[in-house]
Amino acid sequence: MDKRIGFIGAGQMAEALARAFIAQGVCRADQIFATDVVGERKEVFRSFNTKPVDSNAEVVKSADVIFIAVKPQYVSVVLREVRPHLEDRHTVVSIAAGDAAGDGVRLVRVMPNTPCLVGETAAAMCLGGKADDSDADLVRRLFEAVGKIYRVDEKLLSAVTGLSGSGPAYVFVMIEALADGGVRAGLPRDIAQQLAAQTVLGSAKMVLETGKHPGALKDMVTSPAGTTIAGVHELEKAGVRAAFINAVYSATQRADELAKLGA
Ligand SMILES: NC(=O)C1=CN([C@@H]2O[C@H](COP(=O)(O)OP(=O)(O)OC[C@H]3O[C@@H](n4cnc5c(N)ncnc54)[C@H](OP(=O)(O)O)[C@@H]3O)[C@@H](O)[C@H]2O)C=CC1
Ligand SMILES: O=C(O)[C@@H]1CCC=N1
Repeated sequence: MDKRIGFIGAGQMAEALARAFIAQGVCRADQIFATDVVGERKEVFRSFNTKPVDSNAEVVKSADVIFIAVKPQYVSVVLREVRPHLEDRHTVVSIAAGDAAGDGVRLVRVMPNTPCLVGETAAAMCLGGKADDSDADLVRRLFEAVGKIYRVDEKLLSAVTGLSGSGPAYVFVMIEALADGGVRAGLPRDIAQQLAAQTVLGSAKMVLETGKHPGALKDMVTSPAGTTIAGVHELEKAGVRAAFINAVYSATQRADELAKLGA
């Protein structure tokens, strides 16, 4: 792709996306420009050969696609600051877990997640401001290079944040805990962690590739009076389903709160 990509805010998610775009051949490192109020973050970006610049305005001048990757409460400040420098050639992508009033700006809101680093992001987007289908196509091409992207109504973006934006953290907690269980049962830590992660990967692939209901796939594993139902019974006693539902719902509510802070 011949687009130059800019990041305002060079934190964790910006770094994950920048590294992913380079790894997947979306652009070269020297086509990525980034700035941050924290000097160390610019040095991190310099370390993988992207171009740190000194101001948000300079990012806008240097790039065609501008990612706003600051915390939600700073998005409106950043947009106000860069708006005078924006031209019609610019597509602005806000990845913040919060609203961005994009009047007069080609603004696309995207909620990505960190597995973009391995080409497996689960992202969703909606159009704001004066963004049109050409902006949607551009953003779709960027994100399809690093995983999957779905279009949703703007009012659902907080729910996306609660599920897939924050979701990698829930899965990492789960993998760590499964590995702990293996260690508790006598497995060496490294093997336990590999087995736990590969089990999550394989199970996710089965859901996506067979299209079967996860309950039906669970039933395939669960022999009568066997080991699995003993384990599943423990999960149900601990309220694991409610815990996951509550985690997604609580994170969604927090995304709504953060959206109000940024407005
Ligand atoms: N981390 C994740 O997995 C995901 C994050 N997001 C969203 O991405 C955004 C960034 O998150 P994350 O990368 O985790 O956060 P980070 O805190 O790691 O990165 C944000 C960076 O932007 C800097 N910053 C703040 N204000 C400005 C400014 N005016 N100009 C330039 N830089 C600025 C911050 O500095 P300082 O710390 O001093 O404020 C910080 O270094 C958030 O809105 C979040 O909702 C979305 C999906 C997933
Ligand atoms: O924790 C957060 O607020 C951000 C948004 C989604 C993932 N990380």
